Amino acid sequence: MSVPIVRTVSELRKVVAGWRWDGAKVGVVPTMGALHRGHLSLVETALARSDRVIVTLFVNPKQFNSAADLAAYPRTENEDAAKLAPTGAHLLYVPDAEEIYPEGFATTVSVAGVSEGLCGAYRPGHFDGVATVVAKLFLQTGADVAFFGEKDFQQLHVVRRMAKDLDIPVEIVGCATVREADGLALSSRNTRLSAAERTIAPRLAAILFDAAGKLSAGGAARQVIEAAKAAIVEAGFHDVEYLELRGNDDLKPLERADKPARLLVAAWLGAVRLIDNVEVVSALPSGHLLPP
Ligand SMILES: Nc1ncnc2c1ncn2[C@@H]1O[C@H](COP(=O)(O)OP(=O)(O)OP(=O)(O)O)[C@@H](O)[C@H]1O
Ligand SMILES: CC(C)(CO)[C@@H](O)C(=O)[O-]
Ligand code: BAL
Repeated sequence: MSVPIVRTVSELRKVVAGWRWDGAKVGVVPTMGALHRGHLSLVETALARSDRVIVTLFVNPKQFNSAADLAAYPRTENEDAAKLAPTGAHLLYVPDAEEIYPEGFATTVSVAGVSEGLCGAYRPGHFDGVATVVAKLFLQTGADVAFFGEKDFQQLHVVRRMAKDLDIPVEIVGCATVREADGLALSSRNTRLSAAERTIAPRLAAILFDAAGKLSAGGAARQVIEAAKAAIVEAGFHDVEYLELRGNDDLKPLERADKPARLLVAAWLGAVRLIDNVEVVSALPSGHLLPP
């Protein structure tokens, strides 16, 4: 069975009002389309945790800080609808740009703190664009619960902060990163890798997991990270934008994994920017002091 598609807020609200009348818990999975198993895993989790699931598909121009990246972003609505059909998702919301940003639109939602550094430092305006569109999608769908991938870990934090600060009554659920068998995190942008680059790409995850292991064993961030950055360049990536150890719950910089931590990376392979992150489970008791 195909998934019904709506394209306007008024159609969307009518459907959701009917569901609410029946007392349904409504989940939303925001996406930019070009769906892969990562997205489908969010839909599966959403179906398990809500009664009705809306998938949104909108390639949000405001979060692209490069015109070339926006132009190259895959647009595959028919294939996406076909992939969603067997999942049991209840509605696909595909607004056009006018529906989200009508003439005269002048509001930006900007989240300080967690938006700064990491991807925020290299994609100016990106998280303003994400926070603005996600706030709109929450308000348009009126969802009770929303599902985001940990692959975009900083985005997950930005969205959590935004919903809390704006008193939007939506629960934010983070979902584990889905990977290829060789470890590469699934991403729509992987389709832009050449065959040769695709063989190099999984090295990023391998080096990241190796460094996380060393950090969880008590290694100092600076040394472990410098060695891992060199290994990433050695593997064939040409620009490591960041490789940083941050608090898992607050994204604040850490010198050691002496509390729940995340190791996050962004690096370029040819013309493709890949990001990844991994939880660092510390073997150290909190506050444990190691020799420098
Ligand atoms: N490999 C993955 N595992 C789990 N969730 C994912 C994965 N890839 C993307 N997601 C999540 O799917 C949602 C929509 O992401 P998006 O449409 O940007 O896809 P994407 O593959 O991340 O594309 P790109 O990184 O090229 O923009 C986000 O919450 C994102 O974190
Ligand atoms: C959350 C999102 C759909 C907002 O455009 C996008 O940033 C994405 O796909 O991760
Ligand atoms: N997956 C996050 C959306 C973006 O890269 O623009």
